[in-house]
Amino acid sequence: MALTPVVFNDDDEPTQRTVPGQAAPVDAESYTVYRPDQGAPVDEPESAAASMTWSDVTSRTRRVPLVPAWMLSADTRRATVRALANDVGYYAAFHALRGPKYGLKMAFYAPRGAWRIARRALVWAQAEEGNWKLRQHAADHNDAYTWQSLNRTRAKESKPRWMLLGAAGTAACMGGVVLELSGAVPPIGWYAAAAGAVAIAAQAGKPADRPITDRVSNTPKFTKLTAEQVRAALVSLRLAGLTDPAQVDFPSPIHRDGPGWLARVNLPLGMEAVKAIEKRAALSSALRLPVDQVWPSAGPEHAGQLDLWVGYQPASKMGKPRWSLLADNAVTSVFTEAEFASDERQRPVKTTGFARSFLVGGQPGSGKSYAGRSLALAWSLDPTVEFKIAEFKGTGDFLDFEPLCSTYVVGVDDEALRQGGAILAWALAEAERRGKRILAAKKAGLAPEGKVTPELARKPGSGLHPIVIIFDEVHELFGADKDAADAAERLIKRARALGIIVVLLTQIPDKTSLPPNITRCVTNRWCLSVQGQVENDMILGTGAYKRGITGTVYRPVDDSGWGVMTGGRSPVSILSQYPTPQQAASIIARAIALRGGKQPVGTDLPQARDLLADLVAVSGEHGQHWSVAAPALTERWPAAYPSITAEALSDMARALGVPSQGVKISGKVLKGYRRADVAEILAQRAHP
Ligand SMILES: Nc1ncnc2c1ncn2[C@@H]1O[C@H](COP(=O)(O)OP(=O)(O)OP(=O)(O)O)[C@@H](O)[C@H]1O
Repeated sequence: MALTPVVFNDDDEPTQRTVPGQAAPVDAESYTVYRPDQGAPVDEPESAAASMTWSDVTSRTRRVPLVPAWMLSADTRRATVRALANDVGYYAAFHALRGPKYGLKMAFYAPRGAWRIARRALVWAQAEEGNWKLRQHAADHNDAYTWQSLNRTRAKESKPRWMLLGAAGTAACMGGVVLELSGAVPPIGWYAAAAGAVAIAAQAGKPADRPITDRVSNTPKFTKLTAEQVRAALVSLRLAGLTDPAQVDFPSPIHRDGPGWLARVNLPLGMEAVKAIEKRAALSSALRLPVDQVWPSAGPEHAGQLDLWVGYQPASKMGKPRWSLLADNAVTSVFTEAEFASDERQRPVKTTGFARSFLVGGQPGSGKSYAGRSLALAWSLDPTVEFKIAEFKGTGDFLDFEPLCSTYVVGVDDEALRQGGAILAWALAEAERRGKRILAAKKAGLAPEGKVTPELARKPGSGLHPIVIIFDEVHELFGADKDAADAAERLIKRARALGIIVVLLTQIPDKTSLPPNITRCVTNRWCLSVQGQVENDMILGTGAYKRGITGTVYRPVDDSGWGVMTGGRSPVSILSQYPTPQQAASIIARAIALRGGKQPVGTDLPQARDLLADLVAVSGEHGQHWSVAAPALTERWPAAYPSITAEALSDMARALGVPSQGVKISGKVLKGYRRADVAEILAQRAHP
């Protein structure tokens, strides 16, 4: 146990006696006691390393990939080559324009350079360099013997050099004559050789501080991200606790990653990466680079790890990678990954649709509708997909999808909102129907996991083809129809295995317009530009901001279409695909062609019904059992409640506040609802 010396004087009460042989007290009144250090050691003993297993040693998790990741994808290869070609083209054009000026300068410097080269060759052939000074020294000291010996050495060295020079000169002359006589070199070749010789001579003849070519840029050009730059930039953010560049640690070397550099940084202990991510503009200032060239994001290992990716060029100048789905023969399937976006390194970002649901949120103008469109366009090339789209902005952002939709609703009026509610009711009923179909398919051995399979989805008449339901500006629906949010939540939970893909787009993430339960059950959350932590976490989930997963880094207009998406292998910064109107039209034309030119015909949407009123309608005097009410509802309104089960009905009613309890009817006590409870909720709703 470690002991810490504590010096006491007479007023203090010593707690431990002096340890013999330790340092003496500082004066007569004082004496030393030794107090054990607080707490037990918490660091692993050094020997812990010895307990490493062979699998730890051979673990591949920390291995650097054999081939750099950017070389593996055609898109990142193309982006890198494009960035290099762009630079080369610029340099070539810059110098070509100044060609005449360079010609004059070279003509001026070349004679002097030719003379310098010839003189240097002669001095070399005479082997005088170094030797002359030593001979002079010997002469100054009357040392004839040394002088002669040095001269002999020089002469010996000089002879083969003269021979070499002579041979090279003769070979060059003779070679030139032979080439000229044989006509092997066209005139342009001689001009090129002469220009090359003049350039070499001019280079040798120019003053050391006068370059022949002009400087391409006066500002320091960004060519490489260095540790010093990163350290200085992070320290300049003035984050509490980060004052010394040495506190910034690099777990792996800074390296090229796609068309840019990646610096992975461990911030000081206890500091969260989000603090630096939030200060993207300050980082851009510190690095003296445009904001859209600097991409901080959370590192993969812990909350204090920062990935700082800096592009060779700003994203706005990099151009966009070509969308693979623009190819004339592109076809997708919701069961396999389809490209719908790209990341800052220009790598394609893909997702499957099956068993997924999507929530896209962001402030007005952040690019939500286009984000939704990029997903919809990707799945439109799966000919089995049926769309149901309701957009409550009322401006027809999805109008071109109408030919692919069995239901297309646009507007913010009561009728449009009613139809939105009806889509949800229909989808819930469809989920019930699909549940039964899958059960039957499972019994027949066609759905081993109790899920829709690609084969079942394709099978005509299976009733299990994928359905994509998109609600744009869904907060309008949730705000107007209190039951819609509950219905959407149930649908998202239920739809996963049933081939129904729900996509919600919203600009107002708060408790009423985006109930947290919905956020929780959505698989893929895509947060575009948002104003603050609250909105961010409403979309991405509590704690996302703190972990550095945040849409607050994106600027409202400049970064339209940029956002961060969770739900894949790891959170990624992505830019939605943004095809031109012609490209979008061509994808949709192909999608229509893939469907044989036919618009999907969906089941007519049922009138949106009021479940509470319907429960009263099928209730007895005091209430009803769920097991009786469910078939009664199906019988009276088959389109609205197709084969609803007692459990599903009880779930739906409880979501509306109707308690499920033992109800005695005709002497039998079974789970059901009391009529009085339903009436009370209806009365409260009428007079809130
Ligand atoms: N991926 C993208 N690349 C480039 N620009 C984009 C991209 N996505 C959207 N934009 C730009 O952002 C603008 C707004 O996009 P969009 O209409 O999708 O935003 P929104 O968030 O739905 O807006 P609102 O809330 O007002 O409906 C578009 O007109 C377009 O100019």
